[in-house]
Amino acid sequence: MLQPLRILFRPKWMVSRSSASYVSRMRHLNKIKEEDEACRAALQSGNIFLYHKLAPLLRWTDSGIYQLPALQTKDVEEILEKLGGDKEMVKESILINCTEQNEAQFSFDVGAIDQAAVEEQCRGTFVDLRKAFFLLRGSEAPLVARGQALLRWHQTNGFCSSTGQPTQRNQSGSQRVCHSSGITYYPKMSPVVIVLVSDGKRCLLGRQSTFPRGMYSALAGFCDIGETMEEALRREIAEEVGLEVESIQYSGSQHWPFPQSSFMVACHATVNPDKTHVSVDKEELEDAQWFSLEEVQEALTIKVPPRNNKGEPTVFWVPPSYAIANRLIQEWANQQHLKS
Ligand SMILES: NC(=O)C1=CN([C@@H]2O[C@H](COP(=O)(O)OP(=O)(O)OC[C@H]3O[C@@H](n4cnc5c(N)ncnc54)[C@H](O)[C@@H]3O)[C@@H](O)[C@H]2O)C=CC1
Ligand SMILES: [Mg+2]
Repeated sequence: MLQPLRILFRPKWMVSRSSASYVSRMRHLNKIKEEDEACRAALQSGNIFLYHKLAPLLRWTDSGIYQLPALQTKDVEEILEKLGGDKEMVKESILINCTEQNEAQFSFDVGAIDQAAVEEQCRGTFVDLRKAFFLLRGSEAPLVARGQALLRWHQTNGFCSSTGQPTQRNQSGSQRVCHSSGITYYPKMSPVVIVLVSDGKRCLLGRQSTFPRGMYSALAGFCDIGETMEEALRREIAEEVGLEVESIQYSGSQHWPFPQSSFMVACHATVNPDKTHVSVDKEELEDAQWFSLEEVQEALTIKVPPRNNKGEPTVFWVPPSYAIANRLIQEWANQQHLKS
């Protein structure tokens, strides 16, 4: 039988923010998301994060870390004019969030404007998102991913899939409408379950042939339409490794921008310790193996795996801390530690 879901941890945001300021911020954000006039006003005093062909602009700071530079709207207008663009383009910025001080945050792709010239003007570098996600700290990594996900969605949803007519966005970019069919389109995410299976002593990790050498992760799969999360999880484990899950515990969730927006729901699951024979579906996975606590603890200490002369990692390692798979593995190791 499946166990009822149980929250295993209290995320920081649940305890650290005062509810009054959080409520007012969320209401402010919702207003500028829904009301075009309010959003235009917010853009005038807001912060803009720049992208070039969906690669975010990062800046190396004096304190020796990469940062996501927040530009003022008038600065972006100036840069656009200076580099031969139209300053009105800034109105295409997309709302992504707002700061603790209620300043709206937007993402904007400079498009055809020369990359090197923008980099020089902004004293930064456009970096591929996979790299940027790794280089940024704290809340900047999910923020930059969200900004890119929204820009990508707008770039690929310019036409109605029913009529073929152009769709029009609202000012914040929270939706697009086809005025011919009346269909409203909203940014889309694909729900994915990611699960760390345990037999009580070991945990099961797998790898796809596209993963970097030596890296094993928790098993994951897209939910099918009409499935519950629990059904998707049980099906994926049965399909990919031929095991039947006995219990499930919810752990947390994450927006994952690669290759496109997925909504990752992370869980722990157990199997009967007498039924642990793994039969890998080679279409889906290159390999899946049971790992001991000692092996997992060792892998968790590896920040950058050692590499051979072809640049390939030479040891067993697990996804980095920004991936929710890492948190599942860390949580499992902590629990095993408490048991022993
Ligand atoms: N954040 C994290 O820690 C981790 C994230 N992931 C992510 O989880 C996702 C799913 O994992 P997989 O094992 O690849 O899934 P999967 O086991 O469902 O296999 C992928 C296949 O599912 C099909 N599919 C069904 N719906 C799809 C959709 N909406 N989008 C794309 N393909 C769809 C496609 O045929 C695709 O080849 C991947 O995008 C991966 O990047 C995976 C491991 C760790
Ligand atoms: Mg999978």
